[in-house]
Amino acid sequence: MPTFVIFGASGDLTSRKLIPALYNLHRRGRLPEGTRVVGFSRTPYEHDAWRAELAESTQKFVGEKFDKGVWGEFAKNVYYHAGDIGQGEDFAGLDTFLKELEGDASRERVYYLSTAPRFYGPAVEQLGKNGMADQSSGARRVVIEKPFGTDLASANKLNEVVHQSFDESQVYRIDHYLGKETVQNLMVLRFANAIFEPIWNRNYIDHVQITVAEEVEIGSRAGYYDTAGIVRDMFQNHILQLLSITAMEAPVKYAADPVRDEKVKVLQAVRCLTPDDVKRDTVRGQYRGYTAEEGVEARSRTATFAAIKLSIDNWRWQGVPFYLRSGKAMSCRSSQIVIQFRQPPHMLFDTGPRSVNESNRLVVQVQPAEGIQMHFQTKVPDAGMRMRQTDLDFRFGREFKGSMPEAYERLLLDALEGDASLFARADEVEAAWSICDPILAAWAKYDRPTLYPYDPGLWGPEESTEWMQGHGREWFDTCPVLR
Ligand SMILES: NC(=O)C1=CN([C@@H]2O[C@H](COP(=O)(O)OP(=O)(O)OC[C@H]3O[C@@H](n4cnc5c(N)ncnc54)[C@H](OP(=O)(O)O)[C@@H]3O)[C@@H](O)[C@H]2O)C=CC1
Ligand SMILES: O=C1O[C@H](COP(=O)(O)O)[C@@H](O)[C@H](O)[C@H]1O
Repeated sequence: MPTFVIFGASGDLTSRKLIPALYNLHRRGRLPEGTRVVGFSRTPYEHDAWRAELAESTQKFVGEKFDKGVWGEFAKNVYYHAGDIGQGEDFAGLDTFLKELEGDASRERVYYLSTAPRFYGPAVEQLGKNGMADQSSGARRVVIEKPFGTDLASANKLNEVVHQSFDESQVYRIDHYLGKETVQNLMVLRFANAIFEPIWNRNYIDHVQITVAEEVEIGSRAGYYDTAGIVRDMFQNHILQLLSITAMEAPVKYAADPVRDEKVKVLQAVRCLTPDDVKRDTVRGQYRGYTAEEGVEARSRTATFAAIKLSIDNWRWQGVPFYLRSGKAMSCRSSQIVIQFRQPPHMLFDTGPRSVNESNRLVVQVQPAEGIQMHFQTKVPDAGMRMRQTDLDFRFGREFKGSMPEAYERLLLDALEGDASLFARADEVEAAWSICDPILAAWAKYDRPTLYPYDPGLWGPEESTEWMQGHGREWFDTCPVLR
């Protein structure tokens, strides 16, 4: 019977993602029997008051999956303990409360840090000081939310603080993209099929595009976003995770360390950009209207869009550019990985103006139209040897309509079960910062390349399209059709 302790219990993430995920796991019979959930933050709730507030928010966020009876069963194991992370004695009080709850039963605990990042260090320190990381009476794991540091130096320092209280095997740095079914499926696609691996390299692939486009603007998160910007918010974590899974070698087995070893090797092989590379190989954008958002500096130079070309210096990927881009306020919500294959060495057929001559493309649709498409040439019937582009289209939604689990469901369950395969390791996070730091430093120091404005509802600034054309390539700008 594990206990799931949430620091930051009264916050947005808890009500919007964590509790709905735990409720859904319980509803689907996946939550370990008798799992207790304990909330910790300063707001002085009684247990029932917190349960009532969570019932309302969970109903809102899970919609028709909310069942009063099932909720009632789940809520019986939900508790609240008020306290302040800044007060050491509040941890001792929490520990006493947890021990009373646990009694003689198993004392496995997962501590989930869903607080502002400045509290990650103090919270792990206090857990250590109060003996709450000690595993003699059951496993102790700590899940740490993003952002993990704001640059390499701060991530390094935070890792040191964490390791003073917890062994690395107890630490789960969450990146919710790894909980997405399609991201995990990318590993299955690559390593459970024999047909892709032989062509997954520089001999057959021209380039790779990874796009994470969001239609939404920054909403109410200006305070955080204006200091973070797109590289810290999306590239350092989610996009580099997508890159490393796309580019990694096959791990010796599917287990936390072999998988993470291979991902780290890819990140370490990414060529660091010099200031000149940054000017040439990155595009920065800011959507029009950003500086008028409440809480944003009127003269803010924060990028809300970036396109970045990276190279991976290893045998598999030498000479294959990886074009990465992400932005707020773009045309549509679309996260996809495009593997663009080379042209056949010699074309036999009609390549005239009425014939479409595109090279093969494998598109992994991460969201929202989760699936995979293979684009290839076929003949236009009764038109000589004219060609057209067609596709094989696999959609998860056709078979699993409405039953695809939320990313947090998978990740919370893995943390409860002690499987860290889908969590970032210390060296992985640091390797990702080593890639981002030179870009951020060059942008800040030289204010180059230009921060281009773009209208909301486009694919970022038009300079991004021109930049890609300058590289002899085109972005695959397609909004997914949901069907
Ligand atoms: N919200 C989201 O969608 C996402 C959030 N994250 C990350 O998750 C974390 C939490 O985000 P979010 O829920 O949005 O943040 P909120 O600001 O909504 O919540 C912060 C929580 O921390 C508690 N808190 C603040 N100070 C203390 C203290 N001294 N002692 C104990 N508790 C304290 C607050 O409660 P009280 O005031 O009652 O103490 C509140 O419960 C952040 O690190 C964020 O980067 C990551 C991805 C997405
Ligand atoms: O971590 C974050 O991710 C979201 C995008 O997540 P998604 O699952 O909706 O694709 C992003 O909006 C947010 O800015 C960022 O902090």
